[in-house]
Amino acid sequence: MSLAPGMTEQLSRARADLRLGVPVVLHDGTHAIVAAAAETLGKVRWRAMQELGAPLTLAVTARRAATLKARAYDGDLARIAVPASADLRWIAQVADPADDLNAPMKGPFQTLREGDATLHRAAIALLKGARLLPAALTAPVVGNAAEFAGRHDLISIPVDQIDDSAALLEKVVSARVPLAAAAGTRLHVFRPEDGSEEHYAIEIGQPDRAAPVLARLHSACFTGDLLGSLKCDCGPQLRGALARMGAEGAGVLLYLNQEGRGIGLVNKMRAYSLQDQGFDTVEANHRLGFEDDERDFRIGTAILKSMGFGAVRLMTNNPAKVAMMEAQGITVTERVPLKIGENPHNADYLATKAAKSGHLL
Ligand SMILES: Nc1nc2c(ncn2[C@@H]2O[C@H](COP(=O)(O)OP(=O)(O)OP(=O)(O)O)[C@@H](O)[C@H]2O)c(=O)[nH]1
Ligand SMILES: [Zn+2]
Repeated sequence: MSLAPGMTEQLSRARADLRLGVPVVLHDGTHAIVAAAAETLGKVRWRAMQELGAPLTLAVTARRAATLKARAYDGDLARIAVPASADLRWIAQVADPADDLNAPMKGPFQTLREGDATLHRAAIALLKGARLLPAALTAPVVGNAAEFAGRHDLISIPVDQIDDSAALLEKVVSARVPLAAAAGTRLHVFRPEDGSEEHYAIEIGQPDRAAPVLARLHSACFTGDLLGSLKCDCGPQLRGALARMGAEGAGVLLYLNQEGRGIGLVNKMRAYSLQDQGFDTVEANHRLGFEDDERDFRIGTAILKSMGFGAVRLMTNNPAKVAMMEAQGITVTERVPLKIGENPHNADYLATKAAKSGHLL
């Protein structure tokens, strides 16, 4: 028995530290790096990183590297050597595409070829999990990593012990919430053990667990769901799905807090700002350093299974969602199209989703 945090808890702490602007140490038994989020890096930590006297690198994803015309020798990421002349503004401009069009002449960049990028890859994964821009300022730790982390009071993560299994979810509470769409509705709240955001299951009527349930995996969209934004179709899809379940008398809608296809609201707004500059929804994600879809669909299937559902009639226009559900062991007996909410403001968005992300029109 131990009161000490386990690996999942340590990772959650590391994400919180990165959001605060505090660096973390990542090690694999042989090598170690200290990594800070480019986005939250302040003057004091920037100086302290420089004073380590080790060569600094800015690790970015291959997506961001492509925009920067930097060679990604590590496949999915690039380790950009930070030049001696770099300042905090340089770091911000490489990490954040906000100014790409105003200041197109960045670089040329020297990226590292030698050595292993496993620790940098772990840093990028932590940043994505923290919903920060995926760009990490790193320095190698010379000497004993545990001693270094202890001296600076930093969280130290053994990356070879990170496993990629989905976070376990615990049902915290259920209660009756009569909806306009269906009076007989219960809301269940699920809490991931990794300290990330809670997710909700909205159970309409009393669906038969032995038959395929009418289901929707809805990804949070603050702008569409709450504000009635016309830039997407999320609000009408949410209300349309609940209305259909209400009309059929049974269904389950999972409201998954994976805002902005898993990049978080701040990054989604960065993507919107790039869309204001003329980039489409997919290009905007890539310029920021993200894939077009960063959601983890294992969350949705885990919740369905824990509620006793094994088969669904899935309301979606996205065939990739169907494939992912099947891959996670939920049978999709039918894809129920959810074509609702098209307007002049989102026509291009929906066309891009059809052309680039395989959505069915
Ligand atoms: N990153 C990013 N996310 C967006 C954008 N517009 C909407 N979203 C998010 O996209 C998610 C909805 O995903 P969609 O791609 O519209 O649809 P889907 O869930 O893949 O497919 P359907 O089941 O057919 O709705 C929500 O989390 C929204 O917040 C955008 O321009 N950029
Ligand atoms: Zn939306």
